[in-house]
Amino acid sequence: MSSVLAFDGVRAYYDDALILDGLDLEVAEGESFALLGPNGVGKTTSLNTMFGIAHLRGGAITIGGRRLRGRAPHEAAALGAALVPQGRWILSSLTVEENLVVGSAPRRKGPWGLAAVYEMFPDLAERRGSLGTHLSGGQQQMLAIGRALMSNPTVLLLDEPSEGLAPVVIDLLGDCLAGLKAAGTSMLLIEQRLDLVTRLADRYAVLLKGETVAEGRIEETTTETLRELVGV
Ligand SMILES: Nc1ncnc2c1ncn2[C@@H]1O[C@H](COP(=O)(O)OP(=O)(O)OP(=O)(O)O)[C@@H](O)[C@H]1O
Repeated sequence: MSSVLAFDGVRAYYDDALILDGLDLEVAEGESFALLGPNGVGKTTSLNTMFGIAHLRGGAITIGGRRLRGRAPHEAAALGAALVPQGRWILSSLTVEENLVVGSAPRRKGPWGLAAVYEMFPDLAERRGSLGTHLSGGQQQMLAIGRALMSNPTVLLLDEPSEGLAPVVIDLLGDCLAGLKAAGTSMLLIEQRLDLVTRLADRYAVLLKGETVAEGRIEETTTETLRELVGV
């Protein structure tokens, strides 16, 4: 199966601070891949490097088989990566529907559009005219996911999607992401909730000080083993 996202010996910096020191990872088409690790090891930086926020100064990143130059934020989006960022970044002066339309900017063809997103998230359909910031935390997370899907991404990048959500809402989020996975969506998932990881991911890698120190298949591990590897 072809890879939708590959990091090959990636070295990335913020100014002079080296954060990723030879990171390798590969997400196959249709695969859900979890990037795990304690706070501050560089998980978000791997995404920031794709969008030019951290600086790629060694190795290579390819998205959908095409190499990223890593200088401009829109380049990764144009190649097919869609980000569901930590903290959700809902645009506060826009309605739900306007936030969704913003996500369609890369204009790739595919199954996702307003109708499909509203069918998947009926709460968003009901609130399409409300300001995005008037939604609950769970609804805002669904909006962030819906906005990313609007670009018909090759790979969906999810940064701590469960953060700040109540357990019952996390269960709903898990259902929604499991539905996307069943539909064949390729995902890179950064997530602290290891129960969600074991439910959703096919493979995992554990990051420590900017490089992977363990990796494997989720079906061959347990939540307890993952907890030990991540050290939480
Ligand atoms: N924009 C930035 N400018 C400079 N340094 C940063 C920036 N963002 C993160 N860092 C630093 O880079 C290192 C890696 O941070 P990163 O956010 O990638 O970690 P993480 O593994 O995602 O952890 P967390 O779960 O806390 O988000 C940390 O030392 C952090 O302080």
